[in-house]
Amino acid sequence: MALLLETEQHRFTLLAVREGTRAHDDLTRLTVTINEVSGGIELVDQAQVSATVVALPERSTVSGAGHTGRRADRERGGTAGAQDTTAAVNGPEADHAQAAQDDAGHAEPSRTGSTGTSSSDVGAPENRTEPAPAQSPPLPLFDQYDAVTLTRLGVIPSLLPSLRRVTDERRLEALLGHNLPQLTREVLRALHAGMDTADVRRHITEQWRAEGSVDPGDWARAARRPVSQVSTEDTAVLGALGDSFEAWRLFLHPEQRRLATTAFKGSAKVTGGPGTGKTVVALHRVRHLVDRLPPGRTRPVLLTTFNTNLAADLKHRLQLLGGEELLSRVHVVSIDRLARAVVAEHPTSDLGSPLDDKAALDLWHTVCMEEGIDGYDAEFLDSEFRHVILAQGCGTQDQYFRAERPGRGRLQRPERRQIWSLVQAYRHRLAGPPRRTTHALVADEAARLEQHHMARVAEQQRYKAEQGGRDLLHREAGSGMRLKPRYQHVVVDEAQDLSASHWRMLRAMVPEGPDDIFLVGDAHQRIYSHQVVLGRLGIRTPGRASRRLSLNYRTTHQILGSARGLVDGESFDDLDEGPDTLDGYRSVLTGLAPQFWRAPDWATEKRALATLIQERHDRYGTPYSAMAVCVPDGASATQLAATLGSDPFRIPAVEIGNDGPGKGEGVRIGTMYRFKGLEFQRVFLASVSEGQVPHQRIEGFRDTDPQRYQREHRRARSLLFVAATRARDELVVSWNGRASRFLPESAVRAAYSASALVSGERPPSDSHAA
Ligand SMILES: Nc1ncnc2c1ncn2[C@@H]1O[C@H](COP(=O)(O)OP(=O)(O)OP(=O)(O)O)[C@@H](O)[C@H]1O
Repeated sequence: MALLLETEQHRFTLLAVREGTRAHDDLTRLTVTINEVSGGIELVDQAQVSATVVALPERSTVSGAGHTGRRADRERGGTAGAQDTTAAVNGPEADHAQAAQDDAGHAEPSRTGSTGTSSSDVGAPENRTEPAPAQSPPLPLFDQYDAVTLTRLGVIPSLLPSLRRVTDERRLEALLGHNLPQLTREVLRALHAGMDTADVRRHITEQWRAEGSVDPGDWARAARRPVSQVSTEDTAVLGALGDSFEAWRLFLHPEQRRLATTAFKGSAKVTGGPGTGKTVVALHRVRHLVDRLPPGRTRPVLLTTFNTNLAADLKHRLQLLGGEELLSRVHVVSIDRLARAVVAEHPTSDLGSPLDDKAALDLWHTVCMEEGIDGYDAEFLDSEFRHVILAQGCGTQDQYFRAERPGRGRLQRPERRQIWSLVQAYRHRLAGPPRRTTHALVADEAARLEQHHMARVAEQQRYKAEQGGRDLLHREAGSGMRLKPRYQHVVVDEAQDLSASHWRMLRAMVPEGPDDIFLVGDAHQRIYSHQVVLGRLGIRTPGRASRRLSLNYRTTHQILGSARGLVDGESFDDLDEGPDTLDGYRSVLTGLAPQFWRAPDWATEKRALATLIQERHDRYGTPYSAMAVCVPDGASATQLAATLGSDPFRIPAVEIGNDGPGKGEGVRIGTMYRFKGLEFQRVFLASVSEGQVPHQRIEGFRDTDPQRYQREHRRARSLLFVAATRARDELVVSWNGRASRFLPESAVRAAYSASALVSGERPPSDSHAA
C-alpha cells in the first residue's frame, strides 16, 4: 500500500510504501510536513519514534522544580513541554527494546553493538524496580534548546515531543536509527557532539537552506525540490522499478548537489575529509557538464585522478551513473597516463620507459657515487628534483639558486651548486643508453608541450580576431589541423597528490573560462606529493569557488573520532595558500567503537588477526572480500597472507596490487599506500607499532633535518589516517611490541591481549563485531 501526495492535478509523488496487513495503519500514522529550512517534504512515523522513547518518565515528572545545570544554559525559555502531547503514543510495533532496557540506567561501560533483547522488555517502566526516591530523573539531552531554536536549525517540529524524552546517548542513537529526515539527524548529532548553535547553523542549516522562501503549504513546489527526491539502492525497490543502473544514484546532500550543478565563473575547488562524497560530487559534476554539451562524438570532458586503479574505479562508477552515453563524452584516465600520452603523440618525442620509484632512488645513489658527492640521500635528492626544480621549472643553475624552498630548510649556494651538478648527471644518465625516464620528467615534458600548444591556440585566436575571422588553416599547414584546446572541462579527483607539473599540464589543456577546472581533494590525505599552491599555477578559486564538505557518509562516528585523533595537532593546507581543518567534520552513521589489540610479537599478532577475521566471517557472515588488512610494508603483507592461508585458518587472501583490490573471495591485504580511495566493511590496521609507524628511519632526520623530519612525520600520520578512514563498519587496530606514538594512551590502555586470544583464553569479540 502506498501513500501518494497529489501535488498538481494528476501528478503524484510517492511518499511511502508499506506492506502487510497493517500497511494502512502504518501509513496513516505518518506525519507529512514541509521543512521550513530545506523546503523538502519530510515524513516521520510518530508511533515508531515514540515507541523508541516510550520507557522514559513523563516530562511532567522531569520538569519539576529544582533542576539546575544545563537548564540554566537555555538559550530561551522552553516551550516544548507544552507541546508534549503525542509522545505517549505507544503501539505493538515498539521494537526498540534496547532503548527501553537502557532506561534502567545501566549503560554498558564502553563498547556497544549488542542488540537482540527480547521485546518483552518494552514497557520497562512498569516492570522496573523503583528508582531511589531521592534521585531526580535525568534531564532531556536537548533540554537547553527550545522548540523555536531547534526548528529554525531544521529539526522536524513533529519530532520535538519525542525528543524531549531522550535523556541518554543510547536512546538518542535508537531515535536516530529511525528513518528520520537527514537534516534533523545531522542537527541533533552535531548539537549532541557539542557544536554550538551558531556553528550548526553555519555548517549544516545554511547548507540545506532552500533557495527562495519556503511556503509550508506549497506541496507542488516542495515536491519539485531536489531534497524531496530520493533514490534507492534497495534491490526490492529497484526490481519493482526495473531500472538497475539507477541503483547508484544516491540522494545527494543539498551542498553536494549545489557543487555538482553550480555554474562557476572559472575553476572551483572542493575539499573535505575522507568519505564526505568528494568523488561522488566529482562524478555528478561530470554528468552535469556533459548534459550541457551540444550533441557530438568528441570527448571534451576530462576526468582524471592519481593512479590507474582509481581511474578504473571512476570509469566504472561513471558508467553506473550515466551509462555508455555519458562515458562516450568523457576521457577518464590517470594523470600519469595522460601525461605519457601527451608526450608520446608528439612527433619528436623519444620516451624511455619510466623507472619505478625504487629504481629512480637507486639511480640517485649511483650518481652520487659516480660524482663522488656524499651528504645527500637519494630520497632527499629525488624530492628536491621533483618538488623544487621541476615544480618551479628551474632550467638553469641560476634559476635554481633563486628557487624558493618553503618548509624545506636552508641550503647555501655551494650546496645548491653541488645538487645542481648531481641533477645534471642524473638527467644525463637517464638520457641513456638505454633511454629511460621518470613519471615526474614525463609530466614536466607534457606540461611544456601543452603550454606550447595552448600558446599557439591563443595566438591563432588573436590572429583570427584581428583578421576578422578568416580561417587560418594555411597557418597550420604543418599539422594540417585547426588548433583548439584539448578539453572544455577538466575534473580532478584526489587533487592533493598531483604535482606542480601535473597542474601546469592540466591548466594548459583547457582554456580559462567558466567551469574550466573542477577539483576535489583533501590535504589531510596527501601521501605522495608536496604541497602546491594552485593559485600560483593559474588555478584560482576565490570566495565561493572554494567549498568544503564536512559530512562523512562512509565511516561511523565512533571510527571517525579515533581517526581524527591521528591528524590532530598537525597543520594542513587547503591546496592553496590557506589552512584547512576538519572543523565540522562529522558522520551520519553510528556503530562499533574501534577495537585495539596488543601482541608481544608479530607471530602472535598475525595469528590474532587470523582469529578475528575468521570469527567475523564465520559468526557474522562478513564475506572475506569485504575485509582488508593494512600492513606497513610488502614483506608483512606476504607473511600475513601465509599465516591466513595456513592451518587451522585456511583463509583466502588477495594482495592489493597496483591495479586495485582485485577480484575473488579473499581478504584484501595491502600496504597503506594501496588503500587510497578504497573502502571496506571491516578494516584491520596491523603492526601499528613504534618503529613501524612512523618508520624508524625518519628518526635520523630529527636532528639533522628537522623540517624533513616534520614532513615525514606528517606523511606517516596521513597514511594512517587514510587507512583508518577506509573502514565502513568496523576498525580494528593491532600492534606488536610498543604501540605507535600516533595511538592515544586511552587506546593502549583499552587494548585486548592478543596472546590471550590466540591461546583461547578470551573470545574474539563477544557480540561486539556484530
Ligand atoms: N549523499 C550521499 N548519500 C549516501 N551515501 C553517500 C553520499 N555521498 C557519498 N556517499 C557514500 O560515501 C562513501 C564515500 O564517498 P566518496 O568516495 O565520494 O568520498 P570521498 O570524499 O571521495 O572520500 P575519500 O576522500 O576518502 O576518497 C561512498 O560509499 C559514497 O557512495
